[in-house]
Amino acid sequence: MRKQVAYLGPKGTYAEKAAHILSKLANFQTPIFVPCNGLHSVIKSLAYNICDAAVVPIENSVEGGVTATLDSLWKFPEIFINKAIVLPIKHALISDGELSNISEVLSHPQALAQCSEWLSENLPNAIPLPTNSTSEAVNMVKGSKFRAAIGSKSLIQIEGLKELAFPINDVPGNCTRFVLLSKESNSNLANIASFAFSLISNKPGALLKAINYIADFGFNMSKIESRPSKRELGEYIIYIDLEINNQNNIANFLELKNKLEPLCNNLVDFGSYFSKNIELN
Ligand SMILES: O=C(O)C(=O)Cc1ccccc1
Repeated sequence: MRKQVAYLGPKGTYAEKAAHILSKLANFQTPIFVPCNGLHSVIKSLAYNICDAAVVPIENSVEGGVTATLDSLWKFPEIFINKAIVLPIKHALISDGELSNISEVLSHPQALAQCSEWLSENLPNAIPLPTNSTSEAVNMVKGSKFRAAIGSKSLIQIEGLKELAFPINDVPGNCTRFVLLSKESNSNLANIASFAFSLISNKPGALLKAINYIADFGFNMSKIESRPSKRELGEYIIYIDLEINNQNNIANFLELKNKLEPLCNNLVDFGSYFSKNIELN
């Protein structure tokens, strides 16, 4: 059966590019790509079985964790990460007008943040306006001489607009990890295991005890970050990525999880999966 893959649309987003690459890596045969108009609706379309899979950004090299994705993985424990890619992100400034006339810059909040230094140096008086996605921003600047959008160069051809500047991201190595989510967990080939937990006790050394177990098993931790539990001020969920390799394999990870579980109110395993770095030309 053809898989329905939800992604942040409309067409032309970085997420769409990621959805195509990830569906190919997952061997989906002629998938149906379903554009959604916000990260929450992408995840809901999988959670409520409207789609079979969803592609979302989870982490950016400059801006850090994508909170809507992290919160959703905790909220919907039946959703698993199946695959990941790290996509280079190079932004262009796109418009119908001239640089000197631009007074408003539209884009996805991540893109605005990733270009904030460039904007303050080159368009110090322009007002940043957040949109649901980069391609939505490009659609909204069509026909305007004073609005510009930040998005991928490929949007220029689609929309017939002009490139005013490229690249405009503040950090040359700017990249985002996108994940393919579904309701099935796969653990065949993996180089990352991702999970999150909330601790039972809020006392000195509680987190250290959990981290010590990870160290005792010899796992290399490639990410640790916390998000508010949203139940009580000062109560946190800890998100962790571990490197999976020959020495520290999935069987070891399952053992580690058994050790950690008694320390936790809740522990959600997001899955073990392979993450691949993609080079674009
Ligand atoms: O709006 C898009 O094109 C997205 O895919 C979200 C996004 C925006 C900026 C960097 C990475 C992902």
